[in-house]
Amino acid sequence: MENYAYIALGSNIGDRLRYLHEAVEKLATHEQISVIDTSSIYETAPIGYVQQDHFLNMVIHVRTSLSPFALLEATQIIEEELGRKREIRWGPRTLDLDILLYNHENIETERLTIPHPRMTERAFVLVPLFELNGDIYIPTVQRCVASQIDELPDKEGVRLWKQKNGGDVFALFES
Ligand SMILES: Nc1ncnc2c1ncn2[C@@H]1O[C@H](COP(=O)(O)OP(=O)(O)OP(=O)(O)O)[C@@H](O)[C@H]1O
Ligand SMILES: Nc1nc2c(c(=O)[nH]1)N=C(CO)CN2
Repeated sequence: MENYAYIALGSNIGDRLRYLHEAVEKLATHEQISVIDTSSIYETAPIGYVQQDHFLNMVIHVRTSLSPFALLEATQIIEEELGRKREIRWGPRTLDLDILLYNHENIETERLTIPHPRMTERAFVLVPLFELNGDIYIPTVQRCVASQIDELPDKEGVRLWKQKNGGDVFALFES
C-alpha cells in the first residue's frame, strides 16, 4: 500500500548542505521510501533558546510503504548515521528530520505525533511546505498551509538560500 508523507529537514552545524544532501540520498535509496519532490533550501534564523547559528531548512515529499512508526525509525537511524548527538533538546544539530504529515492521519503518542505538533507555528517549515503544495490541509488548525502562513509573525526569518530548479531532486545539491 502506498503512503505519502512530508518530512522537514534542518541542519545548523558544520557542512549543513552536505548533511541535507546525505539525508535526502539516504531516504531516496531506502528500499521502502522514494523521494517524489523537494522544496528549495532556505536559510533560517534559529527559533527557540540555545541555538546560535542559522539553519538550512527544507521539506521533502516522499512515497513509502513504511508505517508511520517505521518511517520515524528510519529517519532516526539516518539522524544517528549523520552524527546527530542528542545532548539537549533544541540544541544545535547536524541533522533533524521531523515527520510533518503522513497521509491524512492523526497520531498522538509519546513517541510520535502527526501532524507534527509545532509545524503550524514554524515559518521554517511552512514556507518550504507551501512551495511544495500550499493547499495541504492541516487539521490541527483547520486551515491550509497557505492561509496558516499568513498567521505567522516571523516569516522574515526565512530566506531563500538555494532555489530548486526543475525536476531533478539532486540538482539542488550540486555546488
Ligand atoms: N512527527 C514527529 N517527527 C519526528 N519526531 C517526533 C515526531 N513526533 C514525536 N517525535 C518524537 O520527538 C522526539 C524528540 O525529537 P527531537 O529531539 O528531534 O526534537 P526536535 O526536532 O529537536 O524538536 P521539535 O520536535 O520541536 O522539532 C523523538 O525522539 C521522537 O520520538
Ligand atoms: N530555524 C530553525 N529553528 C529551529 C529548528 C530548525 O530546523 N530551524 N529546529 C528546532 C528543533 O527541531 C528548533 N529551532
